[in-house]
Amino acid sequence: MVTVNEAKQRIFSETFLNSTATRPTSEAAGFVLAADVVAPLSMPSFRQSSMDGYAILHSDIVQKDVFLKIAAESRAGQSELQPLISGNAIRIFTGAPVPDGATAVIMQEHTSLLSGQVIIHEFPVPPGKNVREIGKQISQGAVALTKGTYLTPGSIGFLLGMNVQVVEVYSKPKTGLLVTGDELLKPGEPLVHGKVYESNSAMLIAALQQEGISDIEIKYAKDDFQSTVDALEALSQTNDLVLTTGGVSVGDYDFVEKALQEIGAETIFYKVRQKPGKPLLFAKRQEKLFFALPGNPASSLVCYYEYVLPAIRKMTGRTDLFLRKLKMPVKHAYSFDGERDEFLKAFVEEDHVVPLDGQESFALRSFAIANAIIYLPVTQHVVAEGDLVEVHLLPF
Ligand SMILES: Nc1nc2c(c(=O)[nH]1)N[C@H]1C(S)=C(S)[C@@H](COP(=O)(O)OP(=O)(O)OC[C@H]3O[C@@H](n4cnc5c(N)ncnc54)[C@H](O)[C@@H]3O)O[C@H]1N2
Ligand code: MOO
Repeated sequence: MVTVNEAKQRIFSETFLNSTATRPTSEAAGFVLAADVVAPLSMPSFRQSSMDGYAILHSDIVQKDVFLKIAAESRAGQSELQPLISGNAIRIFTGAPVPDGATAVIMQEHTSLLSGQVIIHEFPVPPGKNVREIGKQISQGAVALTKGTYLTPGSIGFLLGMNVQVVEVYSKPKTGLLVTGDELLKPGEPLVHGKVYESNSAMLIAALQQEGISDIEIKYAKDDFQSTVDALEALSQTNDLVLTTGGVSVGDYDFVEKALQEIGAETIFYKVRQKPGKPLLFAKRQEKLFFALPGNPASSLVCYYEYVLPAIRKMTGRTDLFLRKLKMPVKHAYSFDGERDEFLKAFVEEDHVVPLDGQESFALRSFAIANAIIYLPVTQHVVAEGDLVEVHLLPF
């Protein structure tokens, strides 16, 4: 049995970056850049008006209410433009190219019109006013985003604004999921005494999808050694990461540990001093990682968030590996016996955290409404109202 911290350290020292792949930028949100992106063009690539109004020469505006002749128009998207000469103004719109010779744009609200002329009510006008200069945002050849950047919707918009159509990113692990248990019913099957509906696979898939993993291969094994071995071997052939649920405890029909040994996976640790999730097993065969999650649904999900998710994040190039950590006062007293650290399903309110009712490892009712996990090390087994506790925010 290892401690929570030892388990995390062992996982990280055995987990490496995944391979990289080229991806269309439009489908790269949630991935991490595996190489710098250099700006192929300047942004903006031409002098651009930031207002609807009049392009002028700022030095023409020597006092309030100067009259200028409206010589032409510049609309967004216009590529042919005559230059501006002193004494003239060019009607211009937001995003349109500023003509050569113009040094400022006056908002139309600060002007009025009289017999084909525009009167500029603003004075003085600094050069560059309402003009976005070439490269103001980024210059051609500069590093636009560095390797290691987590791509957000904002990043996608920024990159496609420079016509960067593909990016090099760390691939998400191909993930296999083995569901074990003779007692499991498929959704929709009639309820039979002694059986339970299989829900861990959909729960884990939903959690994996939040990390952008959609390439998931599922297999089901009966509680027998050979079918567990065969399913594990098959999944490990085609996947980088294999998760199993159930069958990892010490009962006569728990075969996952032995089956992992049989296929030649090396156990890195088995059993963690924690509640729930004690029987968690982590194993490795070459670069492939195996997490055997306990069958109890709440144990399975806690182990996913605390161990599997950080490993996935490390494989995919992220640097923020763990659930976001906070220290918060607890709303009411809580205590526990025993010698295991505890992870409690919890709900973060504005300025405190509430441990929810129903902390047993079979019970998901609390998890169903939780937005956080409280981590209580065994040294903190009595918590009074208002004491600070470590909170791990669930990803939403
Ligand atoms: N003698 C001991 N017994 C147990 C120990 C121990 O140390 N000594 N540890 C307990 C702990 S802690 C846990 S956690 C469980 C883990 O057991 P398994 O991983 O072998 O899980 P199963 O026995 O297969 O299932 C447990 C429970 O969860 C239900 N289950 C399983 N799979 C699913 C699924 N896909 N969807 C929904 N529910 C599922 C299953 O029906 C059981 O009720 O072991 C304790 N025992
Ligand atoms: O550790 Mo188990 O997950 O308590 O029920």
